[in-house]
Amino acid sequence: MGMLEIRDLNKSYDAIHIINGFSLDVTELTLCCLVGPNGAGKTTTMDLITGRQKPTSGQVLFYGDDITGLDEHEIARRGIGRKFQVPAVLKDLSVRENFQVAYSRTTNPLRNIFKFHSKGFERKLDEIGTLAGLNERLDTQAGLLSHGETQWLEIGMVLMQDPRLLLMDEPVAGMTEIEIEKTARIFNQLKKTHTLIVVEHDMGFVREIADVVTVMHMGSLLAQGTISQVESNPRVKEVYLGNEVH
Ligand SMILES: Nc1ncnc2c1ncn2[C@@H]1O[C@H](COP(=O)(O)OP(=O)(O)OP(=O)(O)O)[C@@H](O)[C@H]1O
Repeated sequence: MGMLEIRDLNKSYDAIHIINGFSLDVTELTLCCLVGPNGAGKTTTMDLITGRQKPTSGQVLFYGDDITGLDEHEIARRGIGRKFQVPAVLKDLSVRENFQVAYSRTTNPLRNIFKFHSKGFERKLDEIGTLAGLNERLDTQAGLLSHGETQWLEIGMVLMQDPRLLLMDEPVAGMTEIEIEKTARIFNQLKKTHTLIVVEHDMGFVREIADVVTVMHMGSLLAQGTISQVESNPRVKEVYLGNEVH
């Protein structure tokens, strides 16, 4: 059974069909990259999974439960976390304080009782700080971090809430090559314990991290498979300019 099952999803605005009968199964502990040309419907699909937008029809199942059309907060509570492309870190606070804020926003009611004064927080801070490569930067003001570090902080903040499924919107946009390499290492570590859906245009990065690549075009599934299967698919080549996946 897929951890996440998207069945025949549709989203229209008046007569404009943005998502057209899109279906997808995501298996637990895999990393699925969602790619496709601009306007293919990737962000809208993420919005429909997380409850930011409601579908016109179709279903989203999470561990077999129908979560279609639930509130964003309820979907987050069930264990679906999302990192947006635009930074949401609090620039005046330190890295540690940002982690505390994320931890205190947790949807786990038991943890809310103890807040972050618990050993639980320190343990989690150590674990996530190590994963995100920020353990040396905990006392640094978030506004002073590099672009890459800011993105890793954000990923860490989402992880503070213990999601089982993580959705990432273009995580390496604007990063240097070195930062992209480090992000690939973080994701390859992360997928040992989490299931991920990553929307990404950088195919070099996709090649480094993806177990499965799903290609969307005009709101529908165009192709799915390993990176090499997808890249050699003539239909995929056709929708990307220059007959090449960029
Ligand atoms: N609220 C809306 N009303 C009307 N059309 C919309 C709305 N939101 C998105 N669209 C349209 O839906 C289509 C899909 O947009 P979406 O942002 O999901 O694509 P995308 O694959 O994420 O693109 P990109 O790679 O450029 O981010 C686009 O043509 C967009 O203009």
